[in-house]
Amino acid sequence: MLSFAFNWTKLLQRRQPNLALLGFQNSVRNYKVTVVGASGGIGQPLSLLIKQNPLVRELALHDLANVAGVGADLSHVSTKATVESYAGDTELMDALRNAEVVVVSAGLPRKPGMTRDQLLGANGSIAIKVATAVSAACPDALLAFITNPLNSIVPIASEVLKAKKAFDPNRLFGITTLDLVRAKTFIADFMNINPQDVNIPVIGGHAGTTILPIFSQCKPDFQGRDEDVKSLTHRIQEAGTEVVKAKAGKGSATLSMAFSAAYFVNSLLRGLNGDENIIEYAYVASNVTDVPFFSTALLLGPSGITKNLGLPCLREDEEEALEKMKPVLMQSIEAGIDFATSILCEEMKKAVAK
Ligand SMILES: NC(=O)c1ccc[n+]([C@@H]2O[C@H](COP(=O)([O-])OP(=O)(O)OC[C@H]3O[C@@H](n4cnc5c(N)ncnc54)[C@H](O)[C@@H]3O)[C@@H](O)[C@H]2O)c1
Ligand SMILES: O=C(O)C[C@H](O)C(=O)O
Repeated sequence: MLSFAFNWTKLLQRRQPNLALLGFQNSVRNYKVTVVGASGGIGQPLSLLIKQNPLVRELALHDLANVAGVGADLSHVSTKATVESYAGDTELMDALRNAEVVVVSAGLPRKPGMTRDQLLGANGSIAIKVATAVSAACPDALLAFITNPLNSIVPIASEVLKAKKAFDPNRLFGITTLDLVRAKTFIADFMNINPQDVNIPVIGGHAGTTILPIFSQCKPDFQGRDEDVKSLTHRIQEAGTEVVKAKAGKGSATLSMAFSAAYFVNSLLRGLNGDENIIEYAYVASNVTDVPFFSTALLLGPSGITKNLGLPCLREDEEEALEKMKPVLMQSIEAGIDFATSILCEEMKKAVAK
């Protein structure tokens, strides 16, 4: 779980027990991955990282514009994945057809002073478009969103997939890996150790206080005072805003997000490939708490989520933080569901009127 050194050679050399049973001894399967939003700030470095993944057979890049150039550039990288570019709404279905994993970074980023929730109007429509196309072109794909406001976008996509009779809660994800990456980095910095040696659960959602790092379960044990836990928790919760401010109107986190999403996509692919003990945190449909979407540790496998591993043990202050965050998270979930319902109703009215 979350050891962030990509060791592709080791991955390739690894014996694949499940595949061996199928007669594919010492080989790995190869997958098609589609990146929607591929020419954006996250999309480009993410596509470069995915292009280097030996589990990828085909990398489909989709964006509204400027994607042919990104595709031509990336296609010269000497790794086995082939690259295809698709531009505009009319080519979205082609980009998605036969994809096993779809990762979506399409959408506006925040500007200084904005909350993620303020992106709902613009980015909610994109989530509806992509989820609709996925339901028709590749309903069995694992669909992973990066687009904000993540706390609302995943509920929106789930409403669309339900309406299209293509919802499988084990195949829909909101990528929260960046929160874990940041937690590891900031804690390692504080304790003067290697970030790769830090493991800490980060649960909930992906905005402000809904991002809840569980210091009581930090490994190695967190060495600091209560004030340090408070200030590091605040920094992890507000790290996105730290980057938005530093970029001063030129977008939000892109490189650390690409790193995090590439890591998450690799874990999805390893799960599909039959690798064992693949555990990642992600924001998914959940009955772990009374909030219907929540991020906890997930065991990944050949059909997406094999098992939700539930809440970690919580200290009293962490229990309190969880209770406080639930209504905040619930508000964003309801906003997403309302948004999706109103658009879906409009669509149905139009279809009836035709
Ligand atoms: N989950 C997280 O932890 C996390 C972290 C960072 C950023 N984000 C979010 O990721 C999103 C993208 O950020 P970015 O910095 O890459 O933004 P960006 O503006 O640089 O790129 C977005 C890309 O999406 C494309 N796009 C817009 N509508 C599209 C559509 N209908 N179909 C296909 N492509 C479309 C744009 O053309 C652009 O290339 C934002 O919503 C941001 O808030 C999430
Ligand atoms: O903060 C943002 O708007 C982008 C992203 O959600 C982040 O956490 O960096």
